[in-house]
Amino acid sequence: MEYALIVAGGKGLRMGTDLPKQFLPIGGKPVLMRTLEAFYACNAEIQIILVLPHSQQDYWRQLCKEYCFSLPHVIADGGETRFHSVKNGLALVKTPALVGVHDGVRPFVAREVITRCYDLAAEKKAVIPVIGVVETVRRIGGEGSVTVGRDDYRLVQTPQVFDAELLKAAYEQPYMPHFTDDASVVEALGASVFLTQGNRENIKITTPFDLKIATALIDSCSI
Ligand SMILES: Nc1ccn([C@@H]2O[C@H](COP(=O)(O)OP(=O)(O)OP(=O)(O)O)[C@@H](O)[C@H]2O)c(=O)n1
Ligand SMILES: C[C@](O)(CO)[C@H](O)COP(=O)(O)O
Repeated sequence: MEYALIVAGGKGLRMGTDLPKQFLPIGGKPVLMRTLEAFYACNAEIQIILVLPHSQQDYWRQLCKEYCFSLPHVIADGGETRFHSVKNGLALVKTPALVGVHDGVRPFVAREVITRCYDLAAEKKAVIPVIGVVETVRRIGGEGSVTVGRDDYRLVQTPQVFDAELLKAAYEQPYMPHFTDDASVVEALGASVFLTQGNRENIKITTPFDLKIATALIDSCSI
């Protein structure tokens, strides 16, 4: 059994729009619908769990009617942080299974990345997509700053795919502020995480600038 746990329980403060960013239309369709479609296109049997703030769930159902969006999915309540949102969604996961946790605001994840992450997770139990850093990186310290070797760093994307029992055990740990993704939660349990190549288009739509990039990506490719 494969699950996609799509988290869209955040506040979108950096986007700053009245309409939560996951509902903003790009190319005439809400971001979140594009994200769910990306997973369904890879596996029509996948079990999709969508995490949304309770206050936005009626609006989402209304949008689904408006756009005749009928991909099967169940809805869980968003939490105070991404960690708490993932934990709420995980409560609906039955084991044994693989669970891919994916940001609702990353609609441009490539099909081959999704497929590869799930395929590798069947063997490695914990797999995350990453991309290289293409600019020079500096570490800021008390006494100034210093260039660091960019080849030593990677930018982390989603979906982050795990053996469901491992992920559930990891999310039983108390919340820590450095849990900014699922890999950091699993690693805190002592497990290793396997890295695989992500795709550069797989941006997290976070700011108004990202929305411009997203619109350009829709216009320029067939994702
Ligand atoms: N309590 C939270 C916080 C975040 N997320 C989700 O985690 C993903 C990555 O978070 P980010 O893009 O940073 O979204 P927000 O937390 O909404 O943004 P901001 O920090 O600007 O408010 C998003 O799909 C977001 O909805 C979530 O499900 N529950
Ligand atoms: C999970 C994530 O998308 C990996 O890059 C990212 O850490 C989420 O960012 P946030 O701003 O902390 O929600």
